[in-house]
Amino acid sequence: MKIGFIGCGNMGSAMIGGILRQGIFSKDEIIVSNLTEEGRERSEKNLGVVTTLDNNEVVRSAKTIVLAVKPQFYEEVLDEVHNSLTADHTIIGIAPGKTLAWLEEKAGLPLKVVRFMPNTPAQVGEGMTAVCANERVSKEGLDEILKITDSFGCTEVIPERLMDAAGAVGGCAPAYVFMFIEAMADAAVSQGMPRKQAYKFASQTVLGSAKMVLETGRHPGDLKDMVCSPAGTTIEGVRTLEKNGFRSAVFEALTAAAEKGKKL
Ligand SMILES: NC(=O)C1=CN([C@@H]2O[C@H](COP(=O)(O)OP(=O)(O)OC[C@H]3O[C@@H](n4cnc5c(N)ncnc54)[C@H](OP(=O)(O)O)[C@@H]3O)[C@@H](O)[C@H]2O)C=CC1
Ligand SMILES: O=C(O)[C@@H]1CCC=N1
Repeated sequence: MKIGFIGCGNMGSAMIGGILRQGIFSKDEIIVSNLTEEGRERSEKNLGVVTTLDNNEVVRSAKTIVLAVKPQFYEEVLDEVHNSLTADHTIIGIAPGKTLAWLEEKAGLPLKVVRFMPNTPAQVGEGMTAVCANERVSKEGLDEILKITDSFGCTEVIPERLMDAAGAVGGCAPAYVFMFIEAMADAAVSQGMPRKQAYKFASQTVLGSAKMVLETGRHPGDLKDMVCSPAGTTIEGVRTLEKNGFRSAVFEALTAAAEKGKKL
C-alpha cells in the first residue's frame, strides 16, 4: 500500500480521483477508512480502492497517511492511531488551523509532517493546493508528495504562515465562486433564459475569464477595462457592483475565512 486516507468524504475522494486518473497510484495501492459502513461502501463503489472501518489498519498498511476528516476529529483520530504510527510515517493534514507542530505533537512522536490546503475542483483535475512541510521532509520526499498534489491540479509550496490565506483564496473560494455562478444564472433566468443554459453561460464565462488571467498574465483590472465599452452595458453593471460593495464583500468574506482558520 502506498497511501492511506483516514476519512474519505468530499475532499478525500476528490484527491483520490485525481491520483487514480493520473496513475500516480493504482487502486490496490490506496487504502481508505470511513466512519460508517455506508461511507465505506460508497468509497468502495465510487473509487474501487481498498476500504476499511479501522483507522489503525490504514496506518499499518501505508506509510503516507492523509487525515481527511473534519478538523474537530483530528485529535481523536491521532490519539486512536498513535500506537500504529512510526518514525517512517508521513502524516498529511488537510484541515485549516492544524499546524505542522500541532500535528507532530498530537501524533506523539517525531515524524514527517506535511500540510495540504486543497480544494474541491481537484475532483475534475483543476484543484489548487497549497503545501508546506516540516524540516524532517527531505527535498526528494517533498518531490514525491508534489507528484500527488499535481495529479489533481496545480500546487504551490508556501510558508506555513500563508496557509490560512491559502485556505481562504483556495480551499474555501470555490464556494464563493459557486455562489457567484448561481447568482449570475438566477439573473439570466429572470431575464428569460432557461436555467440550464444560464448555468452554462455563467460557468463557462468564469472558466474563460480565469483562463485569461492565467494565460495572459495581464492585471485583472486591465482585463475588466477591456470589457467595459464607454457608455456601454458592462460599466453600468460595474457601477452597480461597486455601489453594492461587491469588492468589499469578497474581501471581508476571505478575511473572515482566514481568521476562522487561525482559530481552529
Ligand atoms: N470540502 C472542502 O472543500 C475542503 C475540505 N478540507 C478539509 O478536508 C477535511 C475533510 O473535509 P470533507 O471531505 O469536506 O468532509 P466530509 O464530511 O465530506 O468527509 C469526512 C470523512 O471523514 C470520515 N470520518 C469521520 N470521522 C471519522 C473517523 N473517526 N475515522 C475515520 N473516518 C472518519 C467520514 O466517514 P463517513 O463517510 O463514513 O461519514 C467522511 O468520509 C476537513 O479537515 C476539511 O477542513 C480542506 C480543503 C477543502
Ligand atoms: O470549510 C472548511 O473549513 C473547509 C476548509 C476549506 C474548505 N472547506
